[in-house]
Amino acid sequence: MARLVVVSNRVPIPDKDGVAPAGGLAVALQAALQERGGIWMGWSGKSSGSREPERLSLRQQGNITYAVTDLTDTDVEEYYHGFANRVLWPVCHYRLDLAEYGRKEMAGYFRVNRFFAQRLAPLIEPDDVIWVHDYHLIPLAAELRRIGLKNRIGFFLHIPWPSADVLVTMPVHEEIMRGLSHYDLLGFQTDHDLQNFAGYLAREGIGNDLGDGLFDSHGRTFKAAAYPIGIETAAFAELAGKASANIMVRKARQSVEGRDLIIGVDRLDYSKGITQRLDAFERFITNNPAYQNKVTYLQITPKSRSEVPEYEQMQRMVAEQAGRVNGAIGTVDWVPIRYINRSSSRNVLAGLYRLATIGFVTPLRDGMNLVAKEYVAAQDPDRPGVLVLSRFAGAARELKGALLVNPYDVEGTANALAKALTMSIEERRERWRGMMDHLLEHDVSRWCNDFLRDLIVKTPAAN
Ligand SMILES: O=P(O)(O)OC[C@H]1O[C@H](O[C@H]2O[C@H](CO)[C@@H](O)[C@H](O)[C@H]2O)[C@H](O)[C@@H](O)[C@@H]1O
Ligand SMILES: O=c1ccn([C@@H]2O[C@H](COP(=O)(O)OP(=O)(O)O)[C@@H](O)[C@H]2O)c(=O)[nH]1
Repeated sequence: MARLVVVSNRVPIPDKDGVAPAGGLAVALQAALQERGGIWMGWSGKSSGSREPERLSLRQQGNITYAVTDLTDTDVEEYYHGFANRVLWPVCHYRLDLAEYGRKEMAGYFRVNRFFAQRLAPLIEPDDVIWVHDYHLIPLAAELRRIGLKNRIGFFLHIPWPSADVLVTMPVHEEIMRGLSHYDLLGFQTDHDLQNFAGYLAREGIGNDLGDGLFDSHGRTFKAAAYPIGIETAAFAELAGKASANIMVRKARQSVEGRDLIIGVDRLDYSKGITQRLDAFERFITNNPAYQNKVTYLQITPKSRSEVPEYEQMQRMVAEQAGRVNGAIGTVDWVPIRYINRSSSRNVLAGLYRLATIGFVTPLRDGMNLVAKEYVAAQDPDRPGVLVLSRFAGAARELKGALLVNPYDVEGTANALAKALTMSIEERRERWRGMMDHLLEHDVSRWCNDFLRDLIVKTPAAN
């Protein structure tokens, strides 16, 4: 069995006791790495100041070698805060108004990818299979090929891939697309992302759809397909079943005092539609005053990428809006919105999801949105809650039992909350059962196995 090499911007390194961070993606990839033996390489998340780090820092854990590198201050600024999170992220999430194109940042992004390739290449053996993750590392395969590597290299994009009209606004779109053609397998979250990718090749006349998932572009033939990422469904359901004993979850249950709980869980990110969601909740109460003091909306929103100016501004905007809505619709004995800026553990989240009558997941654009899937997996089969889900989350392509909403339509989203709260228990069970069966079948292990199967098996037309 070929050895596996995973490369991602962040690496879930085990702590000094060997305990790895929890989370579906980390667990699934670690399982695949343990089975085959391999390397997980990426950024340490730390800066080395002005000096370029000389070597990778290695840590062995069973069959897995974790290999991480620090980056200089300039590299972090230009590659991570700059091009990855101020160009690729907003463009792929259709926020052209927020994209900041700087030549320096673009050069920094390509430079760091070259640096990653130079550090990784000496560790690679001829039969290794390499799996690169996400938008931070699109040019990595091209850089590895430049060094002479002939290995199978796959790429999975965790975020949306935009339509050609949007992508061509990015000054280096040709370079980015050329970078993608150096992989043997491209994985997208949904069929829509795949269609957008194929649409760009056709529109710009730089590639062909050869059928059977094969494409050619820039003189290379590769496969591209949708592999919707899943969660550890069965394990998460079990965790939620036990989480009611957790002290935080017990306190939360006591404090909602029999009201219906609506829960939102998102990194503080403009793609998540949090301000529109607060508006929709306010509109729901204004339109349905009978629900005053009958519902509590809990919004858990850990800070994210705070060094990026747009994220810093978001922090202020969301906090102000939560305060404003509470002021507008709250009463002396009822605080409608509980807004929390800290991260919660998976255990506590699982218990809170199960406690909530509504999972309120309304991103303006999202690659997948694992919170939507976790909310479904956490429900009590006898009394499941209702998922109110944005049609613009990748998860909406699969979770057909959700109440799908357009998050830009405040009135429509408010109406969905009313519908969810009055839905019969029979309909709730039926909608939930369909979604849960799908999630059990399409869990994160299946996602991982499907991608690796297609990456390892050479297609007849492959290079
Ligand atoms: O590493 P950060 O900059 O702190 O950001 C956290 C992660 O956010 C993004 O998540 C995406 O992947 C999820 C799993 O496939 C998907 O459900 C979600 O829709 C995406 O937004 C990002 O893509 C990751 O690389 C970041 O680590
Ligand atoms: O306080 C928190 C908030 C979120 N999460 C987890 O972070 C992930 C968020 O993934 P999602 O795909 O929804 O969005 P992303 O943040 O990756 O864009 C989910 O597994 C959540 O359970 C967490 O562990 N604690």
